[in-house]
Amino acid sequence: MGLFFSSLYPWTLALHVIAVIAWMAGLFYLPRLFVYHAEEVQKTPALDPLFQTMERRLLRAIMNPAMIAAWIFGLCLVFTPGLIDWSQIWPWTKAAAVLAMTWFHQWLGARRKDFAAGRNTVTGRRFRMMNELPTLLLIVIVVSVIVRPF
Ligand code: HEM
Repeated sequence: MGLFFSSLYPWTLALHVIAVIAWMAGLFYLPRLFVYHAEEVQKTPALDPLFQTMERRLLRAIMNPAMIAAWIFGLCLVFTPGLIDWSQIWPWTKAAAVLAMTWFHQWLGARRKDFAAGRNTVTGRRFRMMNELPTLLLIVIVVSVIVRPF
């Protein structure tokens, strides 16, 4: 099994990075859409269905498949022999940040359902603040996995 994952390593890593880029693009864009959805629809209610369609398609067509692919290829890398030394700290900081990123994805999914049901209570300002979270997590993940300072 280990030999199998080792032989696939360059492809697994490439597919992991591609999936992560697509996932991150959605994690940055969807909260931005929510900011405008929360603020602009109060002034122009006719925009509501357009925002709902954009949010649903972004989540279903791009973000959900990209997150699943990032997890599948990331776990293949975890099972590739010799890549991770669990006695170091960086795999744990990366794992914690990835779990937080996955929680953020689920949080956005729940907010999309709220918008679709017409019961959103989160303000544009709060969405702007939440928009910083994926940036912070991205920095923790990339520094953990590439600089490996710990
Ligand atoms: C979804 C769950 C994830 C798992 C299980 C996972 C696991 C892994 C593993 C085991 C590696 C190989 C490390 C090595 O080359 O020694 C890796 C590489 C990498 N991961 Fe992830 N990862 C996940 C999500 C992410 C996310 C969300 C990001 C970025 C935001 C990310 C960015 C990277 C990068 C940039 C590399 C390449 C590092 C290099 O080759 O130098 N990963 N990942």
